[in-house]
Amino acid sequence: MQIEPTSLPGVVILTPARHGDARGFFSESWNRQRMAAAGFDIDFVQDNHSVSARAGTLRGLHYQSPPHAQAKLVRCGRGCLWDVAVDVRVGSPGYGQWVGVELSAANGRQLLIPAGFLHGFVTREDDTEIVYKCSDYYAPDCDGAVAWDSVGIDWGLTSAPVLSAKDAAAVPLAEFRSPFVYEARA
Ligand SMILES: Cc1cn([C@H]2C[C@H](O)[C@@H](COP(=O)(O)OP(=O)(O)O[C@H]3O[C@H](C)C(=O)[C@H](O)[C@H]3O)O2)c(=O)[nH]c1=O
Repeated sequence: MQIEPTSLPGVVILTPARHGDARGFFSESWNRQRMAAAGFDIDFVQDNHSVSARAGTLRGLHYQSPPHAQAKLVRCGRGCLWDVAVDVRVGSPGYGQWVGVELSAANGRQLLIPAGFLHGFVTREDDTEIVYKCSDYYAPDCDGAVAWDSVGIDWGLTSAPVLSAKDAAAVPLAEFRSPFVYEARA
């Protein structure tokens, strides 16, 4: 498995090996022991799967607040998407900073996003599927959103995105009262 850092400490790109043969390929998309050996011992407890019918569908920027904050391991099962994480840990040197990565069924890349970061993506092809592991269960009372267009993210959009009503009404980052606190690593 290839591990690449990003400009946001803690947010890394994982690319599992693909074992190709005449039929196609096989890949271990997640292996807890291997992840722990690489320093990422995360107890994922829920898998999510969503399909977006149209390119230009934008979901985000979402989070779950403590005590149900979620780390996520995100990949694209079909199509292509631009996946974004935003550091919103109060006191972090990177507060408000973002990183974006193209995830696709073809490139097999995954984005590991710790708790304390907003997550969002925009699809770049019709019928794009995203699948991701979460380190805590869905907790609607802890679910929140920050406006996708309030962070300065380059989404690569050429027209208005397809949004849910929730995302269209999300609070701007400047008004967001983050529940996350930065803890400098020893
Ligand atoms: C997140 C979630 C949602 N739901 C139900 C609630 C709604 O009836 C329906 C759609 O939920 P929502 O509109 O919040 O789905 P997305 O807009 O794709 O939100 C997700 O997209 C961003 C990018 C994320 O990282 C989060 O996992 C999540 O916020 O699924 C569940 O039953 N379980 C869940 O874990």
